[in-house]
Amino acid sequence: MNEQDWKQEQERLNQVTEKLQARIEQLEPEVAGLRDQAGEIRKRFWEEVTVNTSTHEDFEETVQSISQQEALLSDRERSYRMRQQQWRSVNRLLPSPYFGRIDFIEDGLGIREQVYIGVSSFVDSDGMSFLIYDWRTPIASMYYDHSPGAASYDTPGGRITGEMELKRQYQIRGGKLQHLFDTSVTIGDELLQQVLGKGADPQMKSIVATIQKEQNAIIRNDNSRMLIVQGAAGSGKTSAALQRVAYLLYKHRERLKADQIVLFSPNPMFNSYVSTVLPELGEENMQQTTFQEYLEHGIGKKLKLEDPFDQIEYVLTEQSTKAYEARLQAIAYKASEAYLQALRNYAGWLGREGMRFRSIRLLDRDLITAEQMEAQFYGYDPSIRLANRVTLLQEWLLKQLSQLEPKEREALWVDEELDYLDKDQYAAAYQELRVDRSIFEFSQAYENIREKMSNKVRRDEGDFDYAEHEEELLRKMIVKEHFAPLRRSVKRMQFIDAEQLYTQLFSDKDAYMAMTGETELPELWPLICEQTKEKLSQSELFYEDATPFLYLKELVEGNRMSTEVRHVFVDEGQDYSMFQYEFLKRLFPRARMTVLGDFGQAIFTQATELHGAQSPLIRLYGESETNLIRLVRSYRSTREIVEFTKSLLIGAQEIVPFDRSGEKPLLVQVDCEEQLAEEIAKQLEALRAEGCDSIAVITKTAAESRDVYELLQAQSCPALRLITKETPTFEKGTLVIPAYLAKGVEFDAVLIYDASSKVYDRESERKLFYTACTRAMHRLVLCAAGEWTPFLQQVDTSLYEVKSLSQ
Ligand SMILES: Nc1ncnc2c1ncn2[C@@H]1O[C@H](COP(=O)(O)OP(=O)(O)OP(=O)(O)O)[C@@H](O)[C@H]1O
Repeated sequence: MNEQDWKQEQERLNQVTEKLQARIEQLEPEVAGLRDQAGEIRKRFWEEVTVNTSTHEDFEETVQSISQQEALLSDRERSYRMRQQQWRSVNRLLPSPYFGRIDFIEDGLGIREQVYIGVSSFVDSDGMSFLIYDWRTPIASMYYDHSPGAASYDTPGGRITGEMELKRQYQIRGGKLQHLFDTSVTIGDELLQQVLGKGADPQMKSIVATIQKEQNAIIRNDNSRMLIVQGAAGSGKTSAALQRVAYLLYKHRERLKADQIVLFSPNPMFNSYVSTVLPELGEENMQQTTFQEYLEHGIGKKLKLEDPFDQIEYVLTEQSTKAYEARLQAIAYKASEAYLQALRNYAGWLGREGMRFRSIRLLDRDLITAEQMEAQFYGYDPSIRLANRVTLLQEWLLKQLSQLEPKEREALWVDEELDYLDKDQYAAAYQELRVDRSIFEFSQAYENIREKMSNKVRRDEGDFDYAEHEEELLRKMIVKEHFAPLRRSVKRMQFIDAEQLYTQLFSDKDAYMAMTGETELPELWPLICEQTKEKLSQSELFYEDATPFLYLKELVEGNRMSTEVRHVFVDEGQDYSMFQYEFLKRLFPRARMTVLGDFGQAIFTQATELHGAQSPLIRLYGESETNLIRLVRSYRSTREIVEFTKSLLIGAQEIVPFDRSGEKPLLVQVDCEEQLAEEIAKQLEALRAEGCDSIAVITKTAAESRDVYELLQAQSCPALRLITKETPTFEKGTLVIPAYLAKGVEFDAVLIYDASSKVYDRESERKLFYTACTRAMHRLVLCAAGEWTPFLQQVDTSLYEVKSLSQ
């Protein structure tokens, strides 16, 4: 890069900055003016409108004047919002207007166009020349996809080809040019080096300036119904997903709104971690939720749901007994497509027999019995779909209630209630009666006029004595009060005994096979039945039962669908079962799905493999509608850490570290627990002294986290924070956190609390151990009291340093 280039770039930057400033100065009064105008119109809305309803013409005029005023107000508000958006976008550009440039000569045109790329577009005052192109414009895609030489990009009108003569990167801070790089192949390793070398942030950053080609393919993929991304730990899956949301919102801005996109994240803390990326790019956040939240919403408060964290805590901490084996088998079976099919068949069986209803009861007495409902239900034409028959039954029940209600008014219990109405209740009753009375009096007056006008005498006496009917009205009110919750519960389908319908499945093996057509069952089925029923009897559901329970409920009661949603993103996609995917597909019938995950981090028992011919996920929408992208380059950790962590996994040779070097992972071995806490405290101090601001002490389980937190506090470790599944936000500092909650996030340094064979001994825990180690960006320290876990014993000794304090 010569001095001349630098000077020219500096001059251009100055010019653009001036123009941005000028635009801000121009927009500021416009924004303020429009805001004031809209405010004024709103305030004086009724003053400007002439309201007169005396004649038909007056009435029409009034309506017209209101709608004119409304149109004026919404026009001002729209202009205000547009100007404000422009103002925000120019302000966002000001400190760093662009980060890249390509010079492109389109075939046949012979003109060299300089394309500067930033977080949004900026057009010169002539309204024609783009001083900055939004990174999401078609032409900007060349910046990510090509190196200098022949290049092309796709537009709605077809492919444009040409020659890219230059590709340049900028670092501009506070309006000052700090670095310039001309790049040839990938997007500036130098810039990426700098970005990745920095400390961890409590919130994720956008990566627009350094998006890599393979990530760009994910971001701009626009033709698959299902996009599956299998990517190594730290390969930028979450980052790419968020940039993809921004891209979709830009590309389809006329018809796609942020709330039509849903992201399922692994835990609430992760939600807060990623929540700043889109606003940083000038876009609104999509809807963010966890699958658990969704289940709780669907199942309601009557049943207490176990969450995936309690489930994994059980799997990791319990001893290997028969009951434990049964639970593991249950988790696997209840996550399978076979179980899904079994439930479908069960719904078919319920169409013929076995439905479970709850009687509708009033004051300890059956008003409509379950048997009556059953008779009514199975009396419907069996060719009508199950859920539709349930709707018919619901209508029938509401009708029955309407017929029963007047009959109840004369019942003995109403007399009793009348006697026992206290003062407040009377007051409330009279209040209501007064309203009734005024309605009554109004209708009385109306009837009188009608009578006079039509010259017809009313059929009734017209001399309704209100006082005489007071008691009757009170009775009516009392009964109505008791019937209202019954109606509500019918509308909410509570006459279906969903718990019993689910429990019934677990009575015995032969019955289950008969009801579901299932032929193969887990070996420990009787124990599985016992465990499931036991839990249900306490009004609780295991996590593995929650989705199937909701699925069955919907098969019977009818689907709840979200037809508004157009895109569903599932992060940490390996942690969802095929059962859950089928469920999501039904729930969002009009949405495209993007699933991002890493089978190497599949720590839950119900995990789904995402890639390869084995992946059942490809079947969800079919091969022709599915696209699979693999990311093998890992950006988060230093080369030394990636080389080490990838050797912990079996068959992970393909993972390629980004070339950023640091210290090798350090293995520290001590003799006993007491020494361990002491050593960790020392290591923490050393890491802080090195400048690591965010450090995680990662344990295997939540129970271990609690113990470690106390032990380290006893060592007087300063500013420690214990992270539990309830922790809502992610902050810098030193955290003690169980591995499964550290999923998706990253730290400057990671300390594995006890990497001994006492703690990590089951082969099934390998991926959990790997996940924990891959959270480290710059430093990884593993400590153990006693013998190392077998996962470490297989690692090549050249990949780490050792410090042994063991005798
Ligand atoms: N193109 C890029 N430019 C700059 N930084 C990047 C890029 N891609 C990824 N990173 C950084 O690498 C780190 C890991 O990214 P991210 O969390 O998106 O990966 P992931 O694949 O979701 O990881 P995991 O599966 O381990 O949770 C983040 O700090 C992210 O900013």
